[in-house]
Amino acid sequence: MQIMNSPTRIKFCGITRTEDARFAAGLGVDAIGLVFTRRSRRFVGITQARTIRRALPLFVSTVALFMDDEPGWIEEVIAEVQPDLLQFHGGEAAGFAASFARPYIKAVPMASVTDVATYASQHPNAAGFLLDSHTGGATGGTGEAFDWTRAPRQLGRPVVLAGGLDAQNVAQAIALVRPYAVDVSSGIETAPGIKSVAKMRAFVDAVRSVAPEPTHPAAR
Ligand SMILES: O=C(O)c1ccccc1N[C@@H]1O[C@H](COP(=O)(O)O)[C@@H](O)[C@H]1O
Repeated sequence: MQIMNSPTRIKFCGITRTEDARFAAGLGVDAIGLVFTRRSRRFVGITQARTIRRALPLFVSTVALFMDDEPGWIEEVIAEVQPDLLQFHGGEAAGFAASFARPYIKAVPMASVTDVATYASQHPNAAGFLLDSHTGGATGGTGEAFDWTRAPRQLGRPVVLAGGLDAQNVAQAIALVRPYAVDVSSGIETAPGIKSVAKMRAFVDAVRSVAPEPTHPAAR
């Protein structure tokens, strides 16, 4: 008997509109990301973030994204928005990231990190690692992909694949990397922070077109 792994989870990042959050939830997306770093073109303030969060049904997670932000701001967002998970996208040290007593995922800048396992060992409390391109000093959410052959297949903790994914390339990326989840922002947009219904649907369809990898019971 073949045991199948779970299907690839999906996170839509950079949600700024309630209608996009609702549509994503209706597609069965597992998590949405709200960007709280003010340098981003997808920044959402607390009031809008709370409205979006309240519009989500049970079991759809909210991820709060920060990039080298002040601890006071992070604490305010946690208190006011109550995100399920934090995402640290900058050079945050392990002690800093863990100090907020919330599970967090750490972005790995694949443009500069050559050894993902060593990078991961420096964040022993991270719940998972999000591999992103981080090219040319840009803030993230740039729509640029990195060389997926550099992604580890086994890290001991969940790998979230990000960076330049869209409906056209995500199936190939999943087949190669077999990540726990995929994360997309630009690839489902018509403009920064404005998601497209057609692109969101096409992305989810493309992810679901990839059959989960069969696993031998002894390998579980
Ligand atoms: O989305 C942003 O504006 C953003 C700002 C600062 C740091 C990270 C950001 N987004 C993250 O970048 C990845 C890749 O985005 P894309 O699909 O290539 O546009 C995305 O998963 C977000 O988590």
